[in-house]
Amino acid sequence: MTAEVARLCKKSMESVSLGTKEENIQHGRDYYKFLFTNYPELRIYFKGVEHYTAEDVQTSERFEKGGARALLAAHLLAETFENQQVFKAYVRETINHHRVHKMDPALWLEFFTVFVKYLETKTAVNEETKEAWAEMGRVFNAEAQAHLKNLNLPHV
Ligand code: HEM
Repeated sequence: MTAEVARLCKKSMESVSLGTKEENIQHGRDYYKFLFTNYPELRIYFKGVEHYTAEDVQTSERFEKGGARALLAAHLLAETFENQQVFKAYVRETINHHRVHKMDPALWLEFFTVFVKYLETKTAVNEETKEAWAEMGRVFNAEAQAHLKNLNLPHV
């Protein structure tokens, strides 16, 4: 089960490969362009650039770097899922990094729907693969909410 979820998620991540070529960097920019266009309500968390349009994201160095980091993070989720100890530690680390952004805790689960929709702009994502990402999201979210609770922070 865990291995199958990892396999499907990793396979779908092949459409957004990492690297130094222009096409790799564009995948990262495209993630934030997708987010800012389709989920404008999430822009409030990006301080100083809340008003950015997709065109602004395209030419922004902040989002060029941020996009690469965000995609690397998504790859790491898929790559570590088979080792639950590492995966869950990485979830907690991600929560720690985001603490400063004071995000609505419901977003941790929602992220996985958003991310699959982004992937669908790059490749065909079948139902089985969508379910794999949903399952990863449930494991991520359970660990995230437990960690937020431990930190006495808002959780759902
Ligand atoms: C809807 C859910 C999420 C929101 C609203 C969100 C929001 C943010 C914000 C506001 C930043 C700072 C970027 C900047 O101001 O330029 C950021 C950075 C980052 N996010 Fe997220 N994030 C979400 C989910 C995730 C998830 C699930 C991961 C991991 C898989 C992740 C990984 C990162 C990384 C690696 C960075 C850059 C470095 C860092 O601050 O750790 N994010 N995110």
